Amino acid sequence: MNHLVAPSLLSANFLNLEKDIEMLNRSEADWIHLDIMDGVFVPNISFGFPVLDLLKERTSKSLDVHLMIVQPEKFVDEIAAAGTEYMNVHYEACTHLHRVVSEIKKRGMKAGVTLNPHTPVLLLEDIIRDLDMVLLMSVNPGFGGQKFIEHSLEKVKVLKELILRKNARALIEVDGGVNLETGKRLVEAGADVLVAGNFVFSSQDPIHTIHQLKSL
Ligand SMILES: O=C(CO)[C@H](O)[C@H](O)COP(=O)(O)O
Repeated sequence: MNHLVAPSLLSANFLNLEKDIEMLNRSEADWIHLDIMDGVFVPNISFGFPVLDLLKERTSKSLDVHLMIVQPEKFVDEIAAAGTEYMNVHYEACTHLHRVVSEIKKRGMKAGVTLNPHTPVLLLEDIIRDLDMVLLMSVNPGFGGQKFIEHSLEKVKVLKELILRKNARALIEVDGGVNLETGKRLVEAGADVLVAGNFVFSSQDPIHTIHQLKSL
């Protein structure tokens, strides 16, 4: 399959979100990636349900929600009600991960599990067949515009092997420090979905930048 591109709204202009959403609608972006932070699981607070709810009214792109919060299971209903397609929870935030994944799927969403840079991919061995996506963080979560962690490439390869070995169907998404150079290497290593925030929104021509990421 050709890889997908999911621009991260975290780097958009919050004073004129509508303009950036319209830009994404006109672009080749496959999904819109939404980073929800609680100031506890990560040292930052971003945006919450009011933004998520409004977004669905303004776009037909699939919403890919990345919850950087403790106890994400508390919000499965709200995330589903916002029309989310992919709900990603952190491995490090879930004591009963299998239960959380089941609750996500019960509401008709696709379930993703996110791994911090230090968390080994092979910890997913016993749950990989239940997942629709694994989101590998290639920066420490909490902030846009950070430098790509090189070891993430090795993690993509190990995850790809695990998925093939277990005959699983999970997509591999990578988030953090993605640009044309890191994006190309990630796709070559086996990434299915590239998330890009700063690289898209700080460029002169975000529509063209998204096209370039799609064309890798
Ligand atoms: O999850 C995130 C931060 O926790 C962002 O999605 C990620 O960092 C993307 O930002 P950038 O492309 O600017 O590195």
